[in-house]
Amino acid sequence: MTLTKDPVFQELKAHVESNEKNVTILDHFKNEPDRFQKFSHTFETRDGPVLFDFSKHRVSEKTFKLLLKLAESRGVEKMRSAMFSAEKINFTEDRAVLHIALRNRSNKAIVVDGKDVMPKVNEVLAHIKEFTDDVISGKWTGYTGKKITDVVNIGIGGSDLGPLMVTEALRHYQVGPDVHFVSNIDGTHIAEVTKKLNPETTLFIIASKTFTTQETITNAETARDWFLSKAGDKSAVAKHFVALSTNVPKATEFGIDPKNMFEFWDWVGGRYSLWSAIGLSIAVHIGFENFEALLAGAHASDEHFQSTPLEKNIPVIMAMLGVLYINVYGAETHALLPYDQYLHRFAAYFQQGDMESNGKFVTRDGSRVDYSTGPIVWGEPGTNGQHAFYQLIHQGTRLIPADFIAPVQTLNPIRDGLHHQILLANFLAQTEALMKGKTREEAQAELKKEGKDEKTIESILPHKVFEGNRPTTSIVLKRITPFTLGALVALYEHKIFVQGVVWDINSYDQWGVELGKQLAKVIQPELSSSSEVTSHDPSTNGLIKFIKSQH
Ligand SMILES: O=P(O)(O)OC[C@H]1O[C@](O)(CO)[C@@H](O)[C@@H]1O
Repeated sequence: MTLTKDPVFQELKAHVESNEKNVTILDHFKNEPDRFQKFSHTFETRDGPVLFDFSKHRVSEKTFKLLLKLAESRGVEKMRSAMFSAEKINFTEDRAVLHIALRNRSNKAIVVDGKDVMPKVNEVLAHIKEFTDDVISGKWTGYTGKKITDVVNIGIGGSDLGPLMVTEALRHYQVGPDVHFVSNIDGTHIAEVTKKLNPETTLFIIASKTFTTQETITNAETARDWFLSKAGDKSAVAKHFVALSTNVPKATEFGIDPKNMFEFWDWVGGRYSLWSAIGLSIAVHIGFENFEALLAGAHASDEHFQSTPLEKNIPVIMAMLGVLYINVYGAETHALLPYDQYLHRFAAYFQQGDMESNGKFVTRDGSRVDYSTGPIVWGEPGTNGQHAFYQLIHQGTRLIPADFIAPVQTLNPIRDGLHHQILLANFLAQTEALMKGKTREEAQAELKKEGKDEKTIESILPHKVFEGNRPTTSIVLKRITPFTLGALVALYEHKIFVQGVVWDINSYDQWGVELGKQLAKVIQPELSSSSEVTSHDPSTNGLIKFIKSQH
């Protein structure tokens, strides 16, 4: 049954339309003195609690109950069991969805096609540990016997964004070499990165699930040429190139020594792969112990998601609030706003995580949906965002639900914590301002106090009003650590899963990125041929003609 035909969805919609559209979040607080306690949840971790405050949402107790009822009626629990028991829920690719196995610290068997995957998972983890320890200690050396100082991860999409986001987020915990990332096919990316590097002390990690991705293979070949142009000797390649892939034959063909391959499996989706061998650059940068802590944090979230009743289940609540705004209120985007510079790639990471997962217009049975699915995910770290796009969140015409993420303790308490205090004050002020707004009367009183005359007040007053009632979730961590980051990322992954179930879509394939790739393969030779190209639409033909005329 599609979402819009589900009687529980219809009940929710009717309830919100007749009872809630004129009630503000502030009204809810006035009516419920214990609202904060009721709508906030603490996720306990070994590195301190993480508080999720859901009280600043357009949700009464009744709406909340209906959202949970909807989660039940859409079969969230059944699909959750299907995922955790390794059913092939990614049916368009005939694959299980098992990133949870990669961080399964309980080591309980997870059986795919009659075989427990855990021994292989543990084997690769042991290989990662051995390699990481050797690189960090200096036992692994380059072709001239020097210690590795720089690691370059060459990958794109899920084979880039996860390691990039995590190594940035956990930079404070660095114990190994510096890491760099090359993803874009634009030669500028690899040219600028290699410019500063010494081939004798640089290690390239070629990260590609399929090992066929054009950008990654081209960048890897360019890196090998760059390396050989300095090192000269082909036998030196083995000490400077390793591969992370599900495609061992292709990686071998590229020339990677099988000893230096780190395998993963087709049941690891690209955008869920940072927990797999794809996380090698993370482990090398922050050490294996910290990488394990990241996995352990994610595992804690998996357990929470699997065993917590829906009304206290954090990813379920996050997901259902999103469904409320997207499908009842018509919100089109969701902002991720970390008040932590280390998390500056968090929104970029979940742009792929969320949009490649839930940017789908057909249901699992192939019919076109008549409701919106995945939101546009975006964001920048606070306070930079405040000085860029918050104007629109406060006074624009669109409803933009936003998650604010902030650590209580900074990892850089410079000037006696002054910077962090200002940062936290801004985080708190923004969520308060978005909810409360500023009434006409309040704005008028302020203008009077400033001594403005009546005429001026009249003309500028409408511009000073904030409607408020803008919903936010506040996520407050004690501190950003490998464990708390792992936990946070996994909670978001499960939020995406729940929404996919509610919308009845397959969150784990990505056919939508294929068409452009196919057409690029046709166009590339046309750009170098001398004959005029006429086989496309007039716009594309015209663009090709212009590009060729300017070479
Ligand atoms: O790891 P690979 O196979 O090189 O793929 C990279 C990325 O390309 C995609 O398949 C889509 O472009 C992503 O899902 C994936 O993360």
